Formats: sequence, structure tokens, C-alpha cells
Amino acid sequence: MIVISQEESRLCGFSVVTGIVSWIILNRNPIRGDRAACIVIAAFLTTYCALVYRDFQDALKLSTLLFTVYTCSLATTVVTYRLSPLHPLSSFSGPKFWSASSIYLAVVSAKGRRHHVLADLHRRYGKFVRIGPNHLSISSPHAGHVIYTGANALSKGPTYTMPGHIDAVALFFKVPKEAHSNRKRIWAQALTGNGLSQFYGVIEKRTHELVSYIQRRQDKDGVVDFTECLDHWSYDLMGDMVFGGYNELELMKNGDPDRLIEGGRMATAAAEIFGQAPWLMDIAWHLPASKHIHELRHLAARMMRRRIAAASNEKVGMGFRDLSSYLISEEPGNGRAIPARDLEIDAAIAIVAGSDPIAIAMIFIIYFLLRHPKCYAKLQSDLDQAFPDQEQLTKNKLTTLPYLTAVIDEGLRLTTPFFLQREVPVSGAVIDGVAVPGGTIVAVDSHSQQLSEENFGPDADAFHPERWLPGGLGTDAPLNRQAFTPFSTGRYACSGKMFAMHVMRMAVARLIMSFDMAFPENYDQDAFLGRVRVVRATFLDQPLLVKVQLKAAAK
Ligand code: HEM
Repeated sequence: MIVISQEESRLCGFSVVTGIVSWIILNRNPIRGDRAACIVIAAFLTTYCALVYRDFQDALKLSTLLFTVYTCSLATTVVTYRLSPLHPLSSFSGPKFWSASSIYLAVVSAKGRRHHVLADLHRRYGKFVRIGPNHLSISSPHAGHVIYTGANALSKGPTYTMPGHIDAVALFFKVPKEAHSNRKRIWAQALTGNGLSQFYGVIEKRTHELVSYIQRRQDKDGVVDFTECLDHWSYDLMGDMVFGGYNELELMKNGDPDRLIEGGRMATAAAEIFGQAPWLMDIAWHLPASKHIHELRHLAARMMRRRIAAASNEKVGMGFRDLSSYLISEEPGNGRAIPARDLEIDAAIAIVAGSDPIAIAMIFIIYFLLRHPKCYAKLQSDLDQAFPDQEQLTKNKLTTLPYLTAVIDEGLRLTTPFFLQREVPVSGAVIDGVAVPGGTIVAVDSHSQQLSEENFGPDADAFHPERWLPGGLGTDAPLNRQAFTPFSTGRYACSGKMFAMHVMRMAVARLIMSFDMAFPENYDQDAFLGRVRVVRATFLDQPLLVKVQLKAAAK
């Protein structure tokens, strides 16, 4: 039994009160996690020094005790409030652990199965589920309009705070509305209309290289690791698109000795996990836990610096305007150059936001086609008819092939479980008829929506590209296009959607026309899907192996 003196017990009582008072202050004036951690450490050291000064025996033990009592008092007050009827979200149901601390959501996110867990929670608790002290997950086809798409769509939530609170404007992160719109306009110049059409040539060139790369990578049985091939290809393509090839990245030639792909995915995952509890991100920023984010930032900064230097060197050039050339130019409207710090962060986003989802979507699309030979045969026949002589795959012709687009849409529908958090303004919002208090973090569970029977019929979890064609799966089969949001919608929707769709149309068509493809014997097709983890980035713990044979016409 620990025996403590009267004075020590008085100090413990003081710690309890300090814990409660701290909560009252912090509840009204939240502070950054790293600053809070510094204040706590400073308070601990001050207490220790004060106890030493006053000649307390074993001052270290006593200050540790007081610190523990303080932490317990603060934590108990926080949890009691969050679980009490006084909390603004008390009327929303959900598992109690989740409401007590956002750490639970961070842990579930880290495991990569959050979308399955959320789908289960929605089945148990209904459309609105409280999944954090301040967080609601919503599964309703009518919620997206208020949250993402409508004229007064909500702003990005604290998950999007720039890690390390770097003072920069970059697309994707939480920045003022006007700054975001200005920056988005620049990206749009590159990724729509004439800007976009400049990339067609390089997309076609890189896709031809992919065909050769796949041939080179065959083992003696003709089996190829498609996961790696498509990862390397999309990285090379995005390198050209973002930096005009000035980055010296050639993964299809040199492999990925620096493990850039894994680093990019880990950085995305770290931001997603810690972003569930932004105070945790503030602390993790200073710890090895966020090393992948720092590495990605430094890599992107190096590439952007090289790109800026190359722009003044007239000897180099790939014959098209890359994304950086728009960003490096003056910002339209104000005539000022975008600061280097902004450029470096935008570059990091462009590399990861573009290459990773394209590669992953392509891997799933090929997987589903191999699993559904009838769909594969139908697509092949459409392509053979459209391009009888393996001629150039023009954008105009590719977009006239509805089954090709249907295959891509169906692949995206099944494999993009995004959970994009937005913050309800102080005045509150009415979402699908329910009043949600100001300050709440809300997100539509797109996985539940994209796989819901209400939106897509009784076999909503099956791969049926036909559902997207006129007539669909029959007059009774529902098809709620509004519930299909792989690129998100509204103000913060994906800037690269048109680019990505063209790349995928081109690459799927070229692969189908170039190779006969099948799963290798004994390939565990179910395990491939069973071993998928999504932490915003998608991790495929079992690679997609494909047995390929070059078609005679493609030789
Ligand atoms: C299959 C491919 C792709 C998918 C499924 C996809 C999906 C998404 C989604 C869901 C968002 C919204 C994120 C959020 O609100 O948190 C987004 C945003 C974004 N995407 Fe994509 N994306 C793809 C390809 C690309 C490409 C090729 C680029 C080009 C570099 C790109 C650039 C961006 C950017 C810059 C944003 C942030 C937009 C903003 O905040 O206003 N994406 N993407």
C-alpha cells in the first residue's frame, strides 16, 4: 500500500482540480497537440523542481504521482463529458468506446478495414452513427448534396490540416476558400480542355512502354507481377505529367530501389491515421512515426527544385506543358508567383494523388476482368471492332465505347471506399432531415453507399459493368448515379478525374488488345481481395499475378 502524507494528499487534490479546470479551458480554446504536450512536460518539470526546492523526499516519485493524478482527472472529465447527455452529439447512437476518444477511430483506420467496420456499424445503428467524440459517419444517398456538392457544401475538416501546420497554400489541404479556388483554377488549366489534350501523346507513349515492360518482366511460365508493373508505370507517367520528365524518375527502367511507391503510400496512410485525431498528428509530426511524410515532402521538394532550375535551361523539354509549368507561372488574377513552399507541397500531392489511385484502380479492373471471363470477352470484342488494326487509341474513339467506361466505373464503384471528412459550420446544418450541431465532423461512408442494395440492387457487391449501360440490369434494378462518387463531387472534387479516366481507358484497352491474360494456375483469387487494406492509400498484401501472352497482332 502506498502511504502518502497529508501535504501530498492536498497536492493530489490540487492536481484533480487542475485536471478539471484544464478541460474547461481546453474545451473552449483547443490548442495544438504538440504545444499541449510541451506545456504538460514543462508543468511536470516545474513541479519536480518546486518539490526539490522545498526539500520533498523523493521528488521524482511525487511529481510522477501528481502528474498521473492530473492526467487521470483530465481524461475522466473529458470522457465523462463526451459520454454524457450534455454532449451535443449525445442523441446520436454508436459504440461507446468510439465516442469516448478519437484514438479508437485512428486505430480502426490504421488496420485498413475501416470501410467494412463502418458498413457493419451502419447496419447496426442506422444512417447516422457516432464514431468519435465529435464525428458522425453518414450512410444516406441524400447526405452528399449538403456535405459535398451543394452551393453551401461544407469545408474540409481538421483531418486536412497541413501536417506540421506548415504555412502554405496547397490543393487538398485545409486552406481559405478563395485561396483554394485560385489554386484549383491553375490545376484545371492543366487538367481540362487544351491543357489535358497535351498529355495524350505521353500517355500513349508510356502505355506502349508498359506493354514492353510487362513482356520483359515475364518469368519462364509467362507470369508477371501486375501490381509492381502498374505501380511503376503510373509513377513514370505522373513524373512526366507533373514535371515534364525533369525528375529523372524511370521506375520501369530502373525499378524502385528507394522504395518511393511504398513511401508515398505510407505517407498517405500516416496522414490518414493521425488525421483522425489531429492533436495526435501534431505530436507525431515531431516523431519517427511521420518519417514517411517528411521523406515524401523532401523528395517532392527536390524534384520541384530540379524542375524550376530546368525551366530556365532551354536545352531540355518534352514538347508539352506539364503541370509544374502552370504552377510555376504567376498566379492568375494577382500576378504573383506561387511561393516555393506551396509548389513543393502541391508537387507532393500531385505525385501521390495521381499515381497511386490510377495504379490501384487499374490493378482491380484487370483483376475483375480476369475473374469475369464474359465481361473480358465482351470488352475484347468491342475493342477489336473499334480498333481492327491496333491503330492509335484516340481519345475520341475510346470515349465512344460505353462498355469500356462501364468496366472502369464498376471497378471504381467496388474499390473506392473514401471517407472524406467535412466540418459543420458553427450555425449547424440539416443533413438528410437531421439537425447536426455546429463543429461536428461528418463524412459519407461511400463504401456503404456504393455497395448498397438500395442504390445498386440486390447484387450490389458483384461486378456487373452492364448495370451502367442503357437498360442496365433490368427495369427493376436500381442505379443511383448520385451514390457513385469515386472522385468525390463539388468544390473539392478530384482535379485529375478527366486525366485519370483517359489514362485508364487507354491502358485497359491497350493491355486487352496486346495480351491474352489469365490468372496463373493455383493463384488464390479470393485471398487477393481478402488481403486488401485501405488506409486512404490501398495496400495489396497479395500481388496480382497474371499469366500473359503477347497476341500475334500486337507483335
Ligand atoms: C482513379 C484515379 C483517381 C481517383 C479515384 C481519385 C479520387 C479523388 C478523390 C475522392 C478526391 C477527393 C479527396 C478529398 O476530398 O479528400 C480527390 C482529390 C484530388 N485529386 Fe484525385 N483521384 C484520382 C486521380 C487523380 C489524378 C490523376 C490527379 C492528378 C494529379 C488527382 C489529383 C487530385 C487533387 C489535386 C485533389 C484535391 C482536389 C481539391 O482538394 O480541390 N487525382 N481525388
